[in-house]
Amino acid sequence: MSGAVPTVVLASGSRTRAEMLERAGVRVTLAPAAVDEEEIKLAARAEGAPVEDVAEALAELKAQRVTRKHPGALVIGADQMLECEGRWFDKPADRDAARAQLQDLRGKTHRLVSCAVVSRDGERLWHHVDRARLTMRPFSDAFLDSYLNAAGDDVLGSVGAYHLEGLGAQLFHRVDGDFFTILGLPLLPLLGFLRVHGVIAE
Ligand SMILES: Nc1nc2c(ncn2[C@H]2C[C@H](O)[C@@H](COP(=O)(O)OP(=O)(O)OP(=O)(O)O)O2)c(=O)[nH]1
Repeated sequence: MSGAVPTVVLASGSRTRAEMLERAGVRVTLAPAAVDEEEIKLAARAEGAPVEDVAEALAELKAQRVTRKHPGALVIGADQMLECEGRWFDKPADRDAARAQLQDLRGKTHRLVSCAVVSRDGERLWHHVDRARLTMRPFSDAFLDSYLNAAGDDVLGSVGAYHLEGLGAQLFHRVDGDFFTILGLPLLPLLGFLRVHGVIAE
């Protein structure tokens, strides 16, 4: 293997994902992929596809879309889906949508499915899907409004309208699964792949 460390590109607009990788010691070039997720989700929904397949398809599409512009680089695409009792939830458009979404999720268990795909020069080299189960407390509307006031618009960029590592922790009764998967990336398996490819030390 040549001595040069491969360039790693993150095909994501997610600050959470960029920070996760940077804090874990992986230097990445940011190159968000312009993908119309809505159209793909609607088609997959119509076909009755499981959320795991949708997350994988979207992560792969983002990685493939960006590899063309970054020859030779390891390009990471990622996606996260939230499913609760058969319903799929997306990042809320605004505070009112976040409020309604959290009212739908409270007192129930939802699943987060996070997928990462790595492509190079248009070829998919690796992928990993991981799941987590999160049970929310049946909190009151008064609590919910105080949470939204304190959490602010930051949580609108998150599929569940919460940051588990922040005030979002107060929403939960129980969480089962990998912390990083919940934040949006199966980071530990991804670091294993990056070690094999000489990006970080074995
Ligand atoms: N900080 C934080 N972020 C979270 C948490 N749960 C989910 N997220 C974020 C990670 C992702 O940015 C977002 C998941 O939505 P997507 O997979 O559609 O990614 P996003 O649209 O942000 O970026 P991308 O599609 O990759 O360009 O939610 C959490 O507990 N904490």
